[in-house]
Amino acid sequence: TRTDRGPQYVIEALDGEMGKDVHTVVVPIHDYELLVSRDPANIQAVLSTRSVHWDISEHRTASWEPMLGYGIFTSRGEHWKYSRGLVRPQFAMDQINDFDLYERHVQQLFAVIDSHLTYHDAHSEHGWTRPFDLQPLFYNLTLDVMTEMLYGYSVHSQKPSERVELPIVLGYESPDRENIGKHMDAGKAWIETRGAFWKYRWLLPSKEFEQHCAAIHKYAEWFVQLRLRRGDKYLCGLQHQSGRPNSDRFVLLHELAKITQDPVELRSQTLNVLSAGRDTTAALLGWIVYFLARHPRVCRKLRREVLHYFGRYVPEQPTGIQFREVRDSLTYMNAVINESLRMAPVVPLNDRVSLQDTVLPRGGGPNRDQPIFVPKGTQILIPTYALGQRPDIWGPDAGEFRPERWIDDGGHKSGFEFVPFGGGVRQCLGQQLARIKSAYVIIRLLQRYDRVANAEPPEAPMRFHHTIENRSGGGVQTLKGHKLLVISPWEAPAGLLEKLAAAFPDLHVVYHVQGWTAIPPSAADDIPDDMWHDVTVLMTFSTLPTPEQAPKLEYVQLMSAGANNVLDKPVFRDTEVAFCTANGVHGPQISEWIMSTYLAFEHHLPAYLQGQKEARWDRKDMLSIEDSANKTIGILGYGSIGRQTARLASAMGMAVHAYTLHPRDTPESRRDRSWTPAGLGDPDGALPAKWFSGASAADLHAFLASGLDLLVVATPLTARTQHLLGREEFEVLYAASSSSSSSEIGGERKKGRTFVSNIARGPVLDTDALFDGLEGGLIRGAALDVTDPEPLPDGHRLWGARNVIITPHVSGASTRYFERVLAILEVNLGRLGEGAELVNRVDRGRGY
Ligand code: HEM
Repeated sequence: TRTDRGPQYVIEALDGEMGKDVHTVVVPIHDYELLVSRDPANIQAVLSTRSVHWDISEHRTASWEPMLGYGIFTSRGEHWKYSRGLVRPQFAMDQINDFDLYERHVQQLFAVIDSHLTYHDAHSEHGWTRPFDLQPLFYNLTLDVMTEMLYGYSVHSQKPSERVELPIVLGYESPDRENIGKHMDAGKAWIETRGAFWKYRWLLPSKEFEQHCAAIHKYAEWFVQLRLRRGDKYLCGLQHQSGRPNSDRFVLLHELAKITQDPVELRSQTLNVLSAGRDTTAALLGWIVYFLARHPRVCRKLRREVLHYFGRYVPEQPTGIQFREVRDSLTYMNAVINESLRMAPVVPLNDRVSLQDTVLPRGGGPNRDQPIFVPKGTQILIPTYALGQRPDIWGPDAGEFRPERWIDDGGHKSGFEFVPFGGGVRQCLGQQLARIKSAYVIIRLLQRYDRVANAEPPEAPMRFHHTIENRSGGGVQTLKGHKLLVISPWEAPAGLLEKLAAAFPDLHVVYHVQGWTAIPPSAADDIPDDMWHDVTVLMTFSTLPTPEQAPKLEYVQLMSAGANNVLDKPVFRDTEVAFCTANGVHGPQISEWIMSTYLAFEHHLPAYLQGQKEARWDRKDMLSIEDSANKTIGILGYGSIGRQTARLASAMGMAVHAYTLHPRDTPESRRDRSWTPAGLGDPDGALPAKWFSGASAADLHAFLASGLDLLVVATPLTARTQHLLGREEFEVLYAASSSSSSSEIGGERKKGRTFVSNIARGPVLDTDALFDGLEGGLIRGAALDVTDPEPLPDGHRLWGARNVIITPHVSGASTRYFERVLAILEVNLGRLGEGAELVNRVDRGRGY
């Protein structure tokens, strides 16, 4: 089609005109009929069980033969059998295992990528490249590798200065190594145009096509002649010996010439393999990067696997990459390759023609499950791409790129549902080579570059081409280091930048002091655009860029424990940027605030302080002092603050009741997944004597009715927790109090038992209900570090409420605050580099 979406068009036509559950159809085209089948049973019959009834079409032969000659890929019948017998033994495992060869060419790829780096200053090792297209670079890479494997002499399209001088072969001009790639690309474009004209291709002018074909033939012929003249000594003259004798090296031409001396045969077979192997692998690499750039999660996970086995890139060191590990251990890499081939099979359409009357097992009868008769001479189109998109085979998310389906879903499809390399008698000979080579290149890229980004508009459609090309890759970028911007109300603590630089040599840190007054509202405006534009990591309280200002942003480390300030910001709402809270930095100081206000209240400290001010020796009712032993603390929201509070309360002899929204029935689910300072908190969730959970009012009331002496409100503020505690809840607390022993300080009021401590956010409590609860004695007292409204205005009646301690949102303050946020940042920078999950990551669904 005009939009390069031919393979997609086949699906759209099948689904649209015939229905999603019709998999085999006959399509009239010009003066013949084309059978199209995306049914694995039929594909198996054609490629494998009844393959003797089928062969590749003359159309394929006629299209490709002028360029490649008759070889394994273009020939039919007996000649194909002969070709396969000739070429097949050359693909034994140990011949595709030449990592030294791959490495030399990958180094040249790196040099080209690095030439796109733009970030030049003292940290010139870091920074984004300009947007550029990796796809053509992969075509050069595979051309260089394949020409070296096939002929022994790489064309070095990536680094022409590496080309060695060739000897003279009398009667033959030196091959045009510089332009061979261009001739192949142009020749292929002609094949495509001629293919569209089908049997009327003779109508097209063909001179230009012939010139490209002649240049390609001349190129291969030269090596054939050199091999025929040099005989067994051919290998001696090869370039680049990689620590082993040239006589051990595998060169296809050399091996084939031991079997046949026919120059045309040698030229054709090597060109057939060159064409089959170069473009396919380059396109696969292009598609893998295409998906990684659009799926940062997958990219991070894959990088984690790569770094786990092979570590980061170390220049000029042996790679230590073992063939067996690449083949057998990289589970996720294999899943990514399979998933890329499923979503974008680089040979998206295959075909055959029937050599005799035959049958296919499925597609006939009213239910389309009966065999169908196929007359001799019928062409069948096998739309590999459409096969990979069938929801009944791959699940309802067949349209999504999800490598996990190859691991989690028991998903390995070994049958004819997944045939990117064909199947049966003509199955691809280069499958292992392609997989290993692609994995190797991706491993090296991920070791060296931290990430890859999409530089195309996100809505750009996938574009395919049936002559093995990824037409979609309009631009990707790679990045070597991270740029961290810290926006802080404090000057950088002494030694901070040095410490970060020592821990992360690739990190470029920019420190920007922004006064408290700017927070909130978040004033991003006083940060210049050129400071934003290449930031990948941001540490901030609430100053945030727009997605356009910081297009490379990947991770935001908030300096607050709550994320409620960012939930409505486009950079949070509309992007995949990871936001992490400072959850965990508050545990020590806030739990101390909770216990100190509670104890102050129980021990009448406010009254005694007042007495001290007035120089009064005035004892309160000594019998009303309650200590904490055997009391019960209820912690609403058992996060890092709650857990550290539980630790203190346990030490004082209190029983802990925890409440969480989601049930924590297993030891695993009780663990604390957020960052916790060493030795503090309750990492295993082992302290609570009772654990309550649930989203309903009844669930919450069961917790409140469990006999709480101290209720700590430590839940994040979300739509769900707004006014979570209102009149009804105070009544429930009171009802539970009256059924057990309680004491109170006030006069004739009700005798509520529970002291409420709010360190979360003001609106979690209904202020009016709280006031009435205090005044009416439903609760024993309250300590409030947060209020609603906040700041609490002059004259607000809560100031004067009975038994209340109010502080102006200070419980989180500590001299150790910044140090702890930095500890989280350090953990996460390490994880980011390894592609691991970040700690304290805000869940976009839950909002905390
Ligand atoms: C991602 C990479 C590759 C893919 C997706 C791929 C796909 C295919 C497919 C679908 C066929 C079967 C065509 C048919 O049924 O008529 C095929 C055949 C073939 N492939 Fe590959 N291929 C890849 C890489 C390679 C490489 C690297 C080589 C060699 C260096 C290679 C060599 C061949 C050969 C020689 C055939 C012809 C087999 C025959 O007709 O008997 N392929 N390939």
